[in-house]
Amino acid sequence: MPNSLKTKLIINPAAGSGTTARRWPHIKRQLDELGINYEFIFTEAPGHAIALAKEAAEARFQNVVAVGGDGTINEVINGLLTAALPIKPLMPVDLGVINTGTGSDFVRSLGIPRNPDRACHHLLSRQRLKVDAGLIEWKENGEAKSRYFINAAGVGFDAETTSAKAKISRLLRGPVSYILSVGATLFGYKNRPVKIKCDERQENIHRVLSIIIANGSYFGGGMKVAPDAELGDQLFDVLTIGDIGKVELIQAFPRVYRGTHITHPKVSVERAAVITLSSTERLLLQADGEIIGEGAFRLSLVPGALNVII
Ligand SMILES: Nc1ncnc2c1ncn2[C@@H]1O[C@H](COP(=O)(O)OP(=O)(O)OP(=O)(O)O)[C@@H](O)[C@H]1O
Repeated sequence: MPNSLKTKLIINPAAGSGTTARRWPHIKRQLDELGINYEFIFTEAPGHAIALAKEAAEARFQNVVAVGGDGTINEVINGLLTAALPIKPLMPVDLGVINTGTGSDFVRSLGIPRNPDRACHHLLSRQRLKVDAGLIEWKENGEAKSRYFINAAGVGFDAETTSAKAKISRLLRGPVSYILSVGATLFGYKNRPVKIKCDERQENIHRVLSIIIANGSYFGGGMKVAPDAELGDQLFDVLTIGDIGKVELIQAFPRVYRGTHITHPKVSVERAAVITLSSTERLLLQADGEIIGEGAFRLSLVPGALNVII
């Protein structure tokens, strides 16, 4: 019998450099004290939250809550948006977040608490925001693939850093792994030509450091990369960071945390709902801090795809 009033929590014990499993008993006590009617389940491996969120939506849980970081949220929204629900495109499920991640860019963009205790109280909020999602489509060995994202996707330096971080994190966790991956990428990375088309505008080739397709404004663990991006405005902010040298990049880097980098002469921002990206060189794409794949990509906006508890 479906229980339309219940909340399902999907917990990634590995999020927050493995600290989420340890923090769970405390979070659980908070939820119990608040009288929240919930069930919970732990993920067992990367990708598992997709299947769990899909099952929860199909079982008619009213709220599905990601307990983890940006990667967990990404998996949960992929489950919700691929669930077989009879009244599509209306999403009858509300997404909640108890952030235990390290980067926390989606919750920063959304403006909901980063602190897990405050996030538990926040689940009682009656306010919802219709948030757009992004759909990424590409081909892998001739096979069509797709994946949703909610906060930001990018090609170039950020994707290469994400890839380096995934490798370094096998040996070392926490902020040190992030600093090392930026350093390693900075050392070996060369700006590359990327062909980009935004909506019906003319296709252009630019030599770039990165192109970031932002739905939310924060990115890379607290950088205000697209200061004017709004999660529900039905457009992406497309940030092109052009052919910038390494010294110039290091000098301009602090500006990204204040959001003042967008006035830099080699940075441009435009708004669009459909973007295609390709390159004659290796083009890796990251979305919500996870590596998606390599190749040519089409990213399209799905307006108001998710109801988020705010
Ligand atoms: N049970 C599990 N064991 C190991 N890894 C898991 C498990 N469940 C999910 N994962 C993976 O853990 C990774 C990290 O999760 P997540 O991004 O939520 O945490 P984080 O990296 O600490 O946070 P943030 O991205 O906000 O910095 C994701 O790639 C996810 O697929």
